[in-house]
Amino acid sequence: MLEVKTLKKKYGEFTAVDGISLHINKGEVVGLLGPNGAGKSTTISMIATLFKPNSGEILFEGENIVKNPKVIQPFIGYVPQEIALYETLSGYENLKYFGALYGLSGKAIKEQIQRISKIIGIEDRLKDRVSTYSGGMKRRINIGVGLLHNPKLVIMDEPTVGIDPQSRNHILETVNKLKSEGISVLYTSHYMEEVEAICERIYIMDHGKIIADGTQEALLEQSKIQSGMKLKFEKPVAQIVDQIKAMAWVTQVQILDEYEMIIRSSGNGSSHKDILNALMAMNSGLISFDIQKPDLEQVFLHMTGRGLRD
Ligand SMILES: Nc1ncnc2c1ncn2[C@@H]1O[C@H](COP(=O)(O)OP(=O)(O)OP(=O)(O)O)[C@@H](O)[C@H]1O
Repeated sequence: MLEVKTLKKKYGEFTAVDGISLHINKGEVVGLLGPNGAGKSTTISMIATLFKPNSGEILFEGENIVKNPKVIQPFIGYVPQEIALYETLSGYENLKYFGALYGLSGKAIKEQIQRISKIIGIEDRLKDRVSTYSGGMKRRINIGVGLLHNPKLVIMDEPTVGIDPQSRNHILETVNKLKSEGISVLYTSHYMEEVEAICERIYIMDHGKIIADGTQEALLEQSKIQSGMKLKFEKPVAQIVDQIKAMAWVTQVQILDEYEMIIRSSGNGSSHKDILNALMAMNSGLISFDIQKPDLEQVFLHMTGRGLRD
C-alpha cells in the first residue's frame, strides 16, 4: 500500500532523515519506534505530504506522491502531536466543523460522528465543551478529526505523550478497531511497551536511520539478547561489580541500586545456571534472582548503547 524508498530530509546542513526505506501493507499496524529527535515526525510529515524530501521516493498504491501529493491526500489521516481544536466548541461541534471542511454535512456528518465517537470511545462527553476535557480526551477528538474522511492509512505522531492512562488505553483500543476495519496505521512512539502491544511490525529509528526492523520476535531473535537476570546481593554491588563485568559471558551490567543489578549475557553457550554457579563460586553474597524477559527497550540499548528515553 505504502512504500518509502531511501528517503532523505535535511534542515540546512543537518540530515534529520538519512535514506530510510519502509513499507506498510493494507490493514497492517506498523510501529515507528525511536527516541526524541530520531526523525520520526520528519518522516511521517513527508508521508503526509506536509513537506517534500530532498531525495527518495514515497509510493502510495504504486503512485509517486512526492511528485503528485493529491494521490494520497484523500486516503490519509494524519494525527499530529499538537492538538488543533476549538476550545469553546464541544467535541461534537469540532467534528462537525472539520467534517464540513471535508464536504460532509447533514445526515452524512451525523452518522460519521456517531461512528467515529464509538471508535475513539468518547460518546458520553461529546456534547461538552473541549475546554472541559482532559488532555487525553482532546487527543482522542484530534484522532477523530483525522478519521472523518474515512482514510485508508492513518498516521499517528506519538498520540499518547503526556496523557492519562485511561485515554492511553482508549487510543490503543482505537488503533485495534481501525485495524479490524482493514485500515492501515503507522504509529510513532518512544514507548516500546505500546509498540509491542499493538504493532505487527516495527521499524526502530535512530539518528535519521532505520537501525532494525521486523516483528517483535524477529527483532529479539536478530539481536541475540538473552533474557536478563535481576540479582540481589547481601553486600553492596560496588564490591563485586568489576568481578561480574569480567565474566566472559556477561555483556551488560545495569546497577539498579546499592544491592541490586541486572545482568545480560551474550548467550555464547552460557545459561542462567552457569551464571548462578559462577556467582556462588565467587562468594558474591547473592540473596535472590529473577529472570527478566528481553524487550524492545533492550534491543535498542543493545544496538545503540542508549535507552529509548535517555
Ligand atoms: N524545522 C526544523 N529545523 C531544524 N531542525 C529540525 C526541524 N525539525 C526537526 N529538526 C531536528 O531534526 C531532528 C529530527 O526531529 P523529529 O522531530 O523528526 O524527530 P522525532 O523522532 O519525531 O522526535 P520527537 O519525538 O522529539 O518529535 C531533531 O534533531 C530535530 O531537532
